Amino acid sequence: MTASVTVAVIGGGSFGTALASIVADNGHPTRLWVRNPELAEAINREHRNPRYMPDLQLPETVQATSDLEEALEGAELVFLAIPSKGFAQVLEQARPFLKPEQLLVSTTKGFEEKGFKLMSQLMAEITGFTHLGVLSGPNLASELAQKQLTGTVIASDDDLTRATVQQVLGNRYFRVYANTDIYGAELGGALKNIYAIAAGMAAALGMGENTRSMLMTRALAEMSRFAVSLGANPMTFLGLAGVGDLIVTCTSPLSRNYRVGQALGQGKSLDEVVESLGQVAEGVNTVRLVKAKADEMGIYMPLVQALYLVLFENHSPREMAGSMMGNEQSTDVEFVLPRDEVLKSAQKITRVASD
Ligand SMILES: NC(=O)C1=CN([C@@H]2O[C@H](COP(=O)(O)OP(=O)(O)OC[C@H]3O[C@@H](n4cnc5c(N)ncnc54)[C@H](OP(=O)(O)O)[C@@H]3O)[C@@H](O)[C@H]2O)C=CC1
Ligand SMILES: O=C(CO)COP(=O)(O)O
Repeated sequence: MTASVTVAVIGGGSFGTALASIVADNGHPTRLWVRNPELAEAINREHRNPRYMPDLQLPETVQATSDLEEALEGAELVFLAIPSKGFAQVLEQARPFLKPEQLLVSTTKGFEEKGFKLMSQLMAEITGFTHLGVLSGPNLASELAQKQLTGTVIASDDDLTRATVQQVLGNRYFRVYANTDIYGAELGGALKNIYAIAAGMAAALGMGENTRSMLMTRALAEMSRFAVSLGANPMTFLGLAGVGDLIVTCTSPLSRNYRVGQALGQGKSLDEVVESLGQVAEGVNTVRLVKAKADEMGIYMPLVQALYLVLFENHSPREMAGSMMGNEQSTDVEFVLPRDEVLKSAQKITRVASD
């Protein structure tokens, strides 16, 4: 592979547009696929994306197109930045134009409903290719667009994919760290959206920094419990794709998921909030899918359960927060002292006290 890498970004929403801007800024020929031909024309004419990122001036080397074949022809590296609900459909459409030597990297932070799959699993199933990866980290699109310093993770078990993405994206404002745990990085990015909604809600209810801190830490415990139950390695959650992304989305109103939580906390209805956002907030669907999976597998996820009741069964956020404070007081770090052992010893103490 030469120093200049031809890149296709499939999906010109907020993140795809910000990513295309970085790639082109680094001197690589960049195609940006959007499904709407008028938007593609506007991007090429104005060198900005008037629908999703009107304030970001794009390098002129970003070529937008609504033709998937044209976008993918000769691309060595392909980023897929489509929300999880449309991911499989777009990948199926792209499949006839993809070649096994191309590197495919998902930036999507969500699950496919059918079969509860992650995007890397869909990429493997639909293409059968080997150069697959996921990009995940504290990467709010609007901050990337302003070239605010940050880092991300390229997770892949393929050496070529990791090295190429580090070379193509890394620069003076964007650091790209490598990880071989694709599944862990992807789970971190998808799960943190749930807790960003809870954090936005807590802020709207006037809760303080102690509350936010407890929420984020218990979120990490809950995410880890879920990951372990699915056979994943929770250590990846200690990196940028886990705790890094959890912190930014649980603290910044620039996060759409956080803003959904804020609006719900202010008493707006879910339909109203989603409608007015005009962009994807993956966490809403993720709460529903993860709750169903946790129920099926018997995984204790009190934050997910409470959020599900608020989002889909009209429970009041304040009452849910109050009732959660009455849950059993369990173990802090479950990998040090497993939850079951804490509960068993608590039961023993209760028995001794009542004897
Ligand atoms: N924005 C961010 O800060 C970050 C986002 N991500 C993740 O990236 C993914 C994309 O998010 P983002 O760009 O922000 O989303 P946006 O809502 O900003 O944009 C969504 C884009 O996907 C397109 N799209 C949606 N559904 C389909 C479909 N069925 N077929 C074809 N195109 C479709 C939209 O096209 P149209 O306009 O025609 O509907 C639009 O271009 C999400 O999983 C998100 O979690 C990851 C890191 C940061
Ligand atoms: O994943 C993100 C930042 O890393 C973007 O978060 P939102 O989708 O909540 O805006």
